[in-house]
Amino acid sequence: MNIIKFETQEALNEAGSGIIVSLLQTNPRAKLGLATGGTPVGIYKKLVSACKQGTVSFGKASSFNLDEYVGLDRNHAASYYAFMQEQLLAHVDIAPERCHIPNGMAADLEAECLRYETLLEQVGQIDLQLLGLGHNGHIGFNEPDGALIRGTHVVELREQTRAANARFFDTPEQVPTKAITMGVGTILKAKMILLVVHGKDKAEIVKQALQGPITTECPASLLQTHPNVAVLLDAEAGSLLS
Ligand SMILES: O=P(O)(O)OC[C@H]1O[C@](O)(CO)[C@@H](O)[C@@H]1O
Repeated sequence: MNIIKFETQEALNEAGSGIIVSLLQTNPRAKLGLATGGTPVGIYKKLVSACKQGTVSFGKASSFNLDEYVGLDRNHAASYYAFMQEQLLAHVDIAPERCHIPNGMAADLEAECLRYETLLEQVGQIDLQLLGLGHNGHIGFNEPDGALIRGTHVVELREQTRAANARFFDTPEQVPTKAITMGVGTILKAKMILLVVHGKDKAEIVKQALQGPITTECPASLLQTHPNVAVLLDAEAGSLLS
C-alpha cells in the first residue's frame, strides 16, 4: 500500500484528481469505478475544471458506481444517480450511455444485482476504483459482518451509516434502510484502488483498516490484500498511523 498524507485538502484533491487525469491521458478508454459521499467531492470539482480547461477528456471513458440506495428514485436529490450527475457526470464530456449505476428502483432487486455484476464481468477489469471509507470500515456499502458477500448484492444499512448519511436528506427517517452495492470481491478485482479519507473522526478506523488485522468486521482491511492500493489521507485522518 502506498499511503500518502497531505497537509491540506487542496493538495489531497489535486493529487487525487491528478492520478485520474494521468490515467485518462494514458488510457482514454479507462473504466473508472466511482464513489459517492462527501469525500470525493473536491476531487470531482478538480476533474470538472481539468475537463473544462481541456487538460483531460472523458469522451472515451466509462464509469461504474459502487452503490445506490434501494427505493430512491434517480430524480431524488439524495440518490447516488443525482449525486453523480451534480458532482461530476453532467459537467464532463462522458457519454451518458457509458455511465453505470445500480438501479435501486428495480422491481426485482436480485435480478438487478445479477445484471450489474454480469455487466462488470463483461466489461472486464475496472482500471481505477475510487473509494471513501465509512466510520465503521465500510467500503461501498459493505457493512462489517462475520462474513461478506463477494459480488453485487442488496445490503441492510447499519444505523450508524444511516445517521452519517442523514445530512444528505431533509430528515433522518428519509435515509433508505437498504442499498445495492458492489461486493468487496467485486471491488478487489480493480487494477488499482484509490482510497481517500478525510478527518479526525476517521483516524481510528483508518488505523484499523490499514494497520489492523484483516477481518470482515472491518471491510476496508481487506484492501491490505490488494497489490495496487494508493491511500490519500489528510493529516487528521492519518494522525493515528504508526
Ligand atoms: O465520504 P463520506 O461522506 O464520509 O462517506 C464515506 C463512505 O460512505 C458512503 O457514503 C456510504 O455510506 C460511501 O459511499 C462513502 O465512500
